[in-house]
Amino acid sequence: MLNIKGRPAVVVGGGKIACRRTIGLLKAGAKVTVISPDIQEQMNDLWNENRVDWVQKKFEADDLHGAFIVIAATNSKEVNLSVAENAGVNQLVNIVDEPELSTFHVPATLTRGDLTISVATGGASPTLSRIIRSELEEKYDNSYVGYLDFLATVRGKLKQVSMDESMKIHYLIEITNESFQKSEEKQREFLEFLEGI
Ligand SMILES: C[C@@]1(CC(=O)O)C2=NC(=C\c3[nH]c(c(CCC(=O)O)c3CC(=O)O)Cc3[nH]c(c(CC(=O)O)c3CCC(=O)O)/C=C3\N/C(=C\2)[C@@H](CCC(=O)O)[C@]3(C)CC(=O)O)/[C@H]1CCC(=O)O
Ligand SMILES: NC(=O)c1ccc[n+]([C@@H]2O[C@H](COP(=O)([O-])OP(=O)(O)OC[C@H]3O[C@@H](n4cnc5c(N)ncnc54)[C@H](O)[C@@H]3O)[C@@H](O)[C@H]2O)c1
Repeated sequence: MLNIKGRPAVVVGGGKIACRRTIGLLKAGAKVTVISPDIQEQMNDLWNENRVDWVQKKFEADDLHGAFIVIAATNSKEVNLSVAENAGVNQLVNIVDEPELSTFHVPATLTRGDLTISVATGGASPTLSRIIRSELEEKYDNSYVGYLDFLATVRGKLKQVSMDESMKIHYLIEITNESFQKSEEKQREFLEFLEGI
């Protein structure tokens, strides 16, 4: 997983797919500039909220200057191809209609706090990726946000206490047991137990 916090990203196109990519980039903390003669409603909201910059124009090669990540998401194959051709060798590029020209791909992703689950099919069926992601959404429900906090807290404390390494591993495995996953009470009891060590 890349850390793109604060990194500049250029999204070419202002339609539905450009907006989906932009939201993903914003969640990851990138600074997004959109290049497009027009933008759809949701993108317009992001622009009004100052969450993205929008340069209202058709794509030109210079627009990619300084970008760490480049997304080509227009409805024109020629324009998307031109974005791919003009990207530098050190820029990460995603061309939404030409996987072969992309240097990275975007999976269907589910996040629950610190938990990230991504599904990809190597381009065979993005629809299957979406369906599997939806199935996982039910199994890994919102209770995992708190559960991940619990796991991180315990791991942080175990790193600090002086205890036999094999015992630490034992506890790290123990807390991933299903009985802990859904029981906040068990999580609390375990934290109390740790405080007493
Ligand atoms: C998972 C997801 C993430 C996201 O995009 O955010 C995603 N596509 C999604 C949906 C989706 N995409 C398409 C349909 C219509 C049905 C169909 O065509 O099958 C649907 C279904 C729908 O919308 O429900 C059309 C489509 N997609 C690609 C092409 C070009 C090609 O295949 O050549 C075309 C034809 C375009 C055209 O006709 O011009 C290519 C890619 N799509 C990828 C990702 C990458 C491979 C991921 C993988 O291997 O699974 C890759 C390679 C792009 C990349 O490089 O990143 C997202 C689900 C999000 C979610 O709900 O979570
Ligand atoms: N990867 C995927 O998951 C996926 C899924 C569906 C579709 N697609 C592909 O994505 C493309 C875009 O889909 P969409 O639904 O977002 O289309 P859309 O029609 O909603 O949006 C296209 C955008 O591109 C902009 N544009 C056109 N010419 C431009 C130029 N010269 N410079 C800058 N911007 C320009 C338009 O102004 C518009 O904002 C589709 O054509 C399709 O090939 C990919």
